[in-house]
Amino acid sequence: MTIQRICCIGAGYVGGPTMAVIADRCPEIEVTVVDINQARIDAWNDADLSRLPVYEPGLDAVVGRARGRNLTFSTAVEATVASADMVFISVNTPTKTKGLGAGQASDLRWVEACARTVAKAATGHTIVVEKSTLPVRTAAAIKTILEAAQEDDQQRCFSVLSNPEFLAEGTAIRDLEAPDRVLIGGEDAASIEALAAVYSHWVDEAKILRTNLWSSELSKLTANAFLAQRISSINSVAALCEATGADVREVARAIGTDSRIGPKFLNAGPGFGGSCFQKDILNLVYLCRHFGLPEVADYWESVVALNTWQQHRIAQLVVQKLFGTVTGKRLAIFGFAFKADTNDTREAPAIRICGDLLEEGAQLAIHDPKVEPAQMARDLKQEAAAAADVLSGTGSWALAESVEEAVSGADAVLILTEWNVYRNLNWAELAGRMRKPAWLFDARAVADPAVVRAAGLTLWRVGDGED
Ligand SMILES: NC(=O)C1=CN([C@@H]2O[C@H](COP(=O)(O)OP(=O)(O)OC[C@H]3O[C@@H](n4cnc5c(N)ncnc54)[C@H](O)[C@@H]3O)[C@@H](O)[C@H]2O)C=CC1
Ligand SMILES: O=C(O)[C@H]1O[C@H](OP(=O)(O)OP(=O)(O)OC[C@H]2O[C@@H](n3ccc(=O)[nH]c3=O)[C@H](O)[C@@H]2O)[C@H](O)[C@@H](O)[C@@H]1O
Repeated sequence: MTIQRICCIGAGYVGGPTMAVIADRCPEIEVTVVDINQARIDAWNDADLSRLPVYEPGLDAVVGRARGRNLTFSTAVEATVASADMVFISVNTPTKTKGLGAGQASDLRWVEACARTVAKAATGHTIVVEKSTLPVRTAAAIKTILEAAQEDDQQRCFSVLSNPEFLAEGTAIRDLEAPDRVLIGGEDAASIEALAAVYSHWVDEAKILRTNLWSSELSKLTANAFLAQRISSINSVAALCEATGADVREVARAIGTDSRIGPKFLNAGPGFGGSCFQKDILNLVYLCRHFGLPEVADYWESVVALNTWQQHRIAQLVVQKLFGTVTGKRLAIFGFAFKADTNDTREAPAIRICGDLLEEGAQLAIHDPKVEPAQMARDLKQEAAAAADVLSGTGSWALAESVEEAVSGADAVLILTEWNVYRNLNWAELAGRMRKPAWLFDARAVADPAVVRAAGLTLWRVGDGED
């Protein structure tokens, strides 16, 4: 079975880059990415490649090569499904906000809508691939919907595969072009091999893992849970370092050189953000409770609890160090995205930390190289202030176009995202614009402590007991 036409439902952070790389590497396969969001599709079709809806280093070049050749972005969902022999489902699966499982379970309404669209529109044999991150056993629900359609029309048949995505934002293209592994779960060997043949255009055979459906679905949740758990673990140690005089970077190096532990993902910081870690762990927690494993659920839930605590802890220590009040004080926030090299702010630590500081009455001047102010307003649930009303005691925020503008008159700077531009700032010059005594709270430990101190700033660095 050779795949000739791929349809991907969902032109988001995963669907767009993933399909762009498949199209780039497999010029003989027609790849069409469809979405119900017209504005998003228009942005993917923008002649100006700097205006694609997702910012990822290298994405513009990949899209530039494939678009108009064998890569298409469209809102014609049903027509594209009808002509495809493989349909990826890459739609959003956020945490449910109400009803059964609210706050933990995944909201599967968009995935189910896709299954029903495929059931209605597909022709011939169609391989349906779960690309979204899903609770284990979702494939059973998708199969049930598709089988009902098959009974109505015997000309059609379906196979369901699980092919979770492991890319990280900011390095999506690198991760897609040279993945650690590609995971394919399924029951039908021919369909598994058809998808494996797509990836084998550029991925070594040894890196293409085949499992059963449920192992594949569960591996994705488990991978994210393990990664997030490492961050909560190192952040818990960071707090202990601050209390004892140890330095978390030294501890991370010391433990990371043990080959069983490994050096990656041991950076202490303001806690993990991003659209998936929290959502996927809460989903795992929900599943554990559902399957009667409350102790396992509690274990994983503590990873999220530690993360939330770390964010509140940082906001609180800023208040404490600034003489117990930040009301009316100007604070410069460097970085709003959940990590560097992305414009994504979903679950960004900055949201909770800025929220706490606004609650305390601070006047925030927020700088970020990529995040739009309209996004900040949505995240902070508050419009930017035209002019700071210092005496009202109510917190407000404003966008700063430059780091210089952000620090002018500020009592403190908080570095919340590890953007490269914050690594080698002229702290002597910046300190000169601040009100004294002035502080730097470096939650990402990117600034050079010696330079910061020489500039006359008092420094707090995450996990640094010496400061
Ligand atoms: N963002 C990331 O870095 C990663 C995300 N994932 C998973 O991939 C999935 C997708 O995530 P993102 O791409 O970030 O989401 P996203 O929210 O950026 O994109 C999803 C897209 O699906 C579209 N959509 C929803 N229902 C539709 C329907 N019925 N028909 C057509 N289009 C529809 C939406 O309009 C939206 O554009 C999620 O399950 C997520 O957990 C997995 C790995 C990495
Ligand atoms: O399922 C997903 O959505 C993806 O989630 C993460 O990718 P992503 O959230 O894009 O970014 P990460 O690099 O994992 O960073 C997540 C958060 O952890 C933080 N982090 C990461 C590493 C570290 O050592 N310390 C740390 O605080 C980052 O700053 C960021 O806020 C995983 O790394 C991907 O494998 C997975 O596919």
